[in-house]
Amino acid sequence: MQTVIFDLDGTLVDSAPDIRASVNKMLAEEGLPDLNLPTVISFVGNGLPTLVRRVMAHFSIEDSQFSRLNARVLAIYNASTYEHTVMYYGVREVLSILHAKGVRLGVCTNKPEEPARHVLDALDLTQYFDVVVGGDTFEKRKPDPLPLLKVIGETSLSDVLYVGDSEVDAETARRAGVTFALFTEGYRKSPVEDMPHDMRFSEWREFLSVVEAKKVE
Ligand SMILES: O=C(O)COP(=O)(O)O
Ligand SMILES: [Mg+2]
Repeated sequence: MQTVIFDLDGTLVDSAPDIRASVNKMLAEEGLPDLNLPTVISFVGNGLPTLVRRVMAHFSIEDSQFSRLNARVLAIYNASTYEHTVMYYGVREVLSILHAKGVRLGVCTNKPEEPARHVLDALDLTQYFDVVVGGDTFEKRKPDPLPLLKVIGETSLSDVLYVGDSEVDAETARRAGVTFALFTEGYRKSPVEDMPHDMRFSEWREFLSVVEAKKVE
């Protein structure tokens, strides 16, 4: 593989606790009760605007409030210190090995680009990536293949691997025509068998051998 592109939330980082904290801060300002972690996780995957719409539907909040509440959650999240966001065990080792081998690394997430960069900075991961694309970088977001194809650029599709945790990622890879590795311990909602994938792994320390085994098959 010449290029490996990673999803962010639920793949490289367990970011849901801080997403939840930002949503709950907005809800408190609106006089509404907290959401628990599994509920917030079930709303993650299609980008922040969709998450806010799902929160609004949960509380039957009128559509007219969308712009205000979306801006508020983004502002709270951007200002947060991401103290509850952690890398999955083994991620840094994989990134540093691939980086040292000269593999081109990228991030293609539906998280807005600004907080995506903040999170990578906060965890000292920015150094590994040549390119970072968020849900608001282009006019379309995953599962549209456009952002992934933009990250891939001139590289031949057969030399690219996309790594993600969700139904959205699996569909994006399929529509882009790119090999897909599924991290099974992120924020997926469906059984693994229902999610198209070329390879899968449940621990980052297995990742390189899973990719290697698939190559020789
Ligand atoms: O922000 C989201 O909804 C999901 O982000 P992800 O694409 O990095 O999983
Ligand atoms: Mg994800």
